[in-house]
Amino acid sequence: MSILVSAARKLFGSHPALDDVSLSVAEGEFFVVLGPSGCGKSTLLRAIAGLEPLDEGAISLGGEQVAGPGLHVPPERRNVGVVFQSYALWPHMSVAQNVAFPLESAGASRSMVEGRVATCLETVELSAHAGRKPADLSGGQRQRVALARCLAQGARTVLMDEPLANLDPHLRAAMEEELAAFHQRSGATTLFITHDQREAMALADRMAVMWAGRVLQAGTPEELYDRPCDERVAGFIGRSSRLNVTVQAVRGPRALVLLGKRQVEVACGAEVAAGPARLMLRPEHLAVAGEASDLAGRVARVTYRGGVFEALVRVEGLDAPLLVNLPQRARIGDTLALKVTGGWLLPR
Ligand SMILES: Nc1ncnc2c1ncn2[C@@H]1O[C@H](COP(=O)(O)OP(=O)(O)OP(=O)(O)O)[C@@H](O)[C@H]1O
Repeated sequence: MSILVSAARKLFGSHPALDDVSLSVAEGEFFVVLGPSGCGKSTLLRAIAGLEPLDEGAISLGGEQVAGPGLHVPPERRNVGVVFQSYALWPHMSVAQNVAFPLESAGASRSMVEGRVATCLETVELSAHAGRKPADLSGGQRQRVALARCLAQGARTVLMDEPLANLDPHLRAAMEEELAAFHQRSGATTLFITHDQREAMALADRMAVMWAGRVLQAGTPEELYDRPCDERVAGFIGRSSRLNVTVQAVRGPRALVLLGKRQVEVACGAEVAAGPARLMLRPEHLAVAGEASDLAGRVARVTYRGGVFEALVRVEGLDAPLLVNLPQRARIGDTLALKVTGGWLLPR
């Protein structure tokens, strides 16, 4: 089911956990909400699930309004499955009983429950562990039980609140693959919450960055990475330097800017005008120049990032160091001549 959140507001005391949040998730989409701790991600998910009434605004699921002025459809009538970070499994029940529980509570027949549980455990490849207790499973397997339970409910919308946060990095990567496969098989609209930008980029069809109860920007991972709407989004997604520049001329989607002493051409949005501005340069926007360059600086730090060495280069006259990818390790203090091959002028 599609999800539509319109101008949602939720106050805890005087603190707005949701401050005019609007977003729309298309049927079948994998949508990730990314943001720092405390920005309101869980509150948004709980409001969609029906666990948190809104103060203002509205929510529709599959075109049907479930929250709005004077309206609060309870969670059990929203046909939404929720997977929490803790997985919320019953410790005294077996894997199969955990998966069966919501179906049994809804009054399904025994044969229907058995068939459904078997199919769902097969989907998450846990049939062999149906009789085990959650305590006897790995973190990843517990996660899969929680997914199977969601699937068994027949939820066409699945909400996931940092479900991979407790896993070690290796298992996390494996579970990302599983989640993507689960999403493809089930076709369920998925809203996934995380504070990990790498995870968000890996999983999302589309994503939103939240900050202090607001959505700063929503779009595909490429849109947010290539054309962040402001410095907070640029700083939160991927690696970049942000620098003071002066815009000299704007020609359609490109601008000529003065970076230190050098004039460079970079990409920009429609609202950019001549004058002072902030430029985002990602490591891939810079290269080592073959000849002398008036953009030269000293290497202050080198970090190996698997396949490339990322150097932090301080250039005189620039207000922040530049991040550059190098094929070989450089030495601290080396002088590097650089050229700019791309960049994005941050909208004001
Ligand atoms: N029941 C509550 N009572 C009072 N304040 C709350 C309550 N739930 C959340 N908050 C506050 O609302 C804000 C948003 O909380 P929320 O849990 O939605 O953030 P989050 O982005 O999910 O954070 P995290 O990533 O740390 O889980 C925080 O400042 C939090 O302290």
